[in-house]
Amino acid sequence: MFSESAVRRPADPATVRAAHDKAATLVEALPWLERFRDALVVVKYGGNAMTERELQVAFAQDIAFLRLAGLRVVVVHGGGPQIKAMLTRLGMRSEFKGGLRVTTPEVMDVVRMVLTGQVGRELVALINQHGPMAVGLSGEDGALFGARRRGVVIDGVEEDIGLVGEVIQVDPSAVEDLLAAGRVPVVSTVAPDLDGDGQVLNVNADTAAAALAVALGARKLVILTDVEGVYADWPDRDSLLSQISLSGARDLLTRVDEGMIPKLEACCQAVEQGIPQAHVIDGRQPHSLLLEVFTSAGIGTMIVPDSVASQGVS
Ligand SMILES: Nc1ncnc2c1ncn2[C@@H]1O[C@H](COP(=O)(O)OP(=O)(O)O)[C@@H](O)[C@H]1O
Ligand SMILES: CC(=O)N[C@@H](CCC(=O)OP(=O)(O)O)C(=O)O
Repeated sequence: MFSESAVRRPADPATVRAAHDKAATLVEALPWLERFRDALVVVKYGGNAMTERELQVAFAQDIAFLRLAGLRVVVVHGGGPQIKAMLTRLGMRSEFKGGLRVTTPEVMDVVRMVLTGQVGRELVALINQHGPMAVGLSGEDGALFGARRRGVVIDGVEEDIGLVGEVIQVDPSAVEDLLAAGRVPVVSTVAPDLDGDGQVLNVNADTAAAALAVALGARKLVILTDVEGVYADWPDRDSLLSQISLSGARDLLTRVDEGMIPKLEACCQAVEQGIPQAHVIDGRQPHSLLLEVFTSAGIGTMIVPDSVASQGVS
């Protein structure tokens, strides 16, 4: 005699239909799971797409999913809005020039504290709710990044923007060790100045993610942002590009402004230096990362080498 609780009642038709839909979704992912098993993907997470709790939780789920599906995932995070919030709390101001924060020594202290001590920690904790996979490190750890100070050119004139650097050297061994151990490295983009005496520099997270993707020989670079992708004629909403060649992206770079400059520049650098695909996707959409990797829906903008673009390959 079976107890009442052990008896399985037939599911109602709506439940069965929902289960079939779920199975269909999983099956749709199968070719992508096969294609990307073991693939190394560098994901830049940051900006305004990381300010809402719901989006942060969904992003952490996506990272855990990718890892458990067999991909090797590296997260490089920004935190511009969080830096701004902390500066405001401390009664400090900072301005942007050419998409980069003008960084005084006092601002640099806040940038380092917020990126490595706050944003990175919170992201690691969220991902690790799905298992002990995430390990945080900064560009200072294991000499991951070496940087050099840079300025910006505005109307043809080079301007000093303080303690801002560009990555000129990457030693990816610390990240590779973590990947080999099955971990998800979560990287904050503060980097030692190779010309300075222990000075650290503020490095834009988009371009740092590109440099790391190149050093690791990643299969793709994915940059999450707060728009649907790259627009040919911003802010004309009908001009969203689904795919663009490297030379097309380089040409467009002269016409995009502020926040999109470092993202498009990062994608160009990555593809120029051998990364097969770089993507700019909408981080405001929950699970946009999963959609990008595992569906044929084709979201956001993909930047590919000219040879691939001319074949019309998607
Ligand atoms: N051609 C373009 N396509 C898309 N966005 C553009 C373009 N030109 C400028 N932008 C601006 O760049 C912004 C993305 O940069 P930013 O706000 O700094 O991103 P995030 O907060 O994700 O770091 C968009 O919200 C948009 O205002
Ligand atoms: C030099 C420079 O601008 N550094 C950035 C670093 C953080 C970052 O890149 O954050 P998002 O990706 O969220 O924009 C900054 O200070 O805001």
